[in-house]
Amino acid sequence: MLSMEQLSQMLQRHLGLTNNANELQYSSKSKWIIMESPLGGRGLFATEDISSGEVLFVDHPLVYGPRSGTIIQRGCTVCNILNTNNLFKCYKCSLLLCSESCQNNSVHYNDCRVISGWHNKVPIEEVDDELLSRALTAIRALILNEDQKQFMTSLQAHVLPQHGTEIKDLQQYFEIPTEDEQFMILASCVLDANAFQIATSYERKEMGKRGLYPVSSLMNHHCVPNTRYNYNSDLQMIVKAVKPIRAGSEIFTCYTGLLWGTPARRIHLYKTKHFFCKCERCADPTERGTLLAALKCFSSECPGSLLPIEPLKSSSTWRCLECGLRVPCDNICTLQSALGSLMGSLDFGNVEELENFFLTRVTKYIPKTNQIVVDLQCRLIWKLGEVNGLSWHELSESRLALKEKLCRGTLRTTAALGAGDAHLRGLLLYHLHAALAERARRSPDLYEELKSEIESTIDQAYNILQGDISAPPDLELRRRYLGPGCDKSQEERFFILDKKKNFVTCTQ
Ligand SMILES: C[S@@+](CC[C@H](N)C(=O)[O-])C[C@H]1O[C@@H](n2cnc3c(N)ncnc32)[C@H](O)[C@@H]1O
Repeated sequence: MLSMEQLSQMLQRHLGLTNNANELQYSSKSKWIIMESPLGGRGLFATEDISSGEVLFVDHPLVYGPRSGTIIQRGCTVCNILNTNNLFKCYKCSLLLCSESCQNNSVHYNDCRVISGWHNKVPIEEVDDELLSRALTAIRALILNEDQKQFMTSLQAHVLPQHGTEIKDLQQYFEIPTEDEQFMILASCVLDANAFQIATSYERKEMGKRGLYPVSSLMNHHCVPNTRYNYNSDLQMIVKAVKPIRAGSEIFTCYTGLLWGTPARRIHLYKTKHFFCKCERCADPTERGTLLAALKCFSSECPGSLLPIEPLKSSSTWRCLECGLRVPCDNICTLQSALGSLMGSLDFGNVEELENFFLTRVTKYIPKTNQIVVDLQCRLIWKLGEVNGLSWHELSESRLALKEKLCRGTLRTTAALGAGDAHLRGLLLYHLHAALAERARRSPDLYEELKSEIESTIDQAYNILQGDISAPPDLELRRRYLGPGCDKSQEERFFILDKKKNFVTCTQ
């Protein structure tokens, strides 16, 4: 196990902040330091006052590859493209590839060298390619040098039977040297505890990737984090403050969805990261007044909402805020799992089905504040104006008004949580801007009235999302034409909305 000081040096070298192996001092560039966290284990702490939007650090992956979950979409193990027609198995190792150029790529050369070096117990073409994809990130850890392996294994790992199963399952296909197998199982435990899902380009369909970002992996979780992160096209992870961070404060990220209610966040954290969060948001039954976990009161005459009395206890009784009715935890769990199944039966690709479910069915059972409704709200926001058949020009007035209303409501929820300039806020502002701009395009007389909000929403969205590979491709163009300080005429400004598609194509 590395000491805190050795780990710090490794991290500094990993980031390229110091080349000198004997350099004990932090480079003056670091805005963070590793210390013991009051939450247990290590954490990152700010060494100076940080302002909102400031970059804390830029990390790059020690190792990356496909995600290990059992629900994996088949894709090329080099470029990650999902392409069911062109995919083929490498004749030496059985990894999935999409083209000759991916087969000749050095990434595949290294992967293939490791796997084809193992003696196969079945003909190679019979090896389960999905299992190989799921195990590939841990397999790639075998290629690291000794220093990097030591670095990797000094990160947190929860060595439990549910982690590393994808490596254990490889045994039916290969004879793997015990030392390699043990290392890969440990690597898998380290990845499960620390890896981040890597975002992909907007609208590009790719196999999900994860990466081990060593500095980022030292950030502990908070349900209202003080940072956000994004990725650039070089797989670098850029971590920025979403609100001012005082020197000496812990730097947090969020391991769950920001808009999930407390029971959902706590179960997820316990199952995947093996701890129960006890932050102020988790301890507050109303979650800062957002009521994200609330259910409708079981009394048919009462319009009130049920919430857990002691949210830090999973067995807590729930109580109605209005009439005081108490409901045992078991009844709540039954309702929650029924709601889960109902959601599981929805076709999220079908906007009409989503809209119908959102507008008429779901709020019969749960309050409008519940995370399920908020999740549906977001899904509708991302689609209205953006998908075929519901593009801006085809969108009815009522759907345009719905999009604007949903953006405003969800922005209010994120603000109530105190989420600062979170990535989600950037996306919501972008979509609100787009809805307002479309309204002004349809009724030019309204432009003067809407102008300042159109300008400020796109400007704020741009400041949050710029440089992010998953940002909408027309973000910068919209800011140039519809943001503050644009000297173009109103007609020209809206030309970008009329010709949006052509503009995006010719500026790419
Ligand atoms: C990515 S690591 C974070 C760094 C870790 N604390 C360390 O010492 O290396 C994730 C693990 O840290 C711990 N952790 C993170 N956030 C926590 C929190 N809010 N409360 C308790 N433990 C937490 C959990 O053990 C979790 O699985």
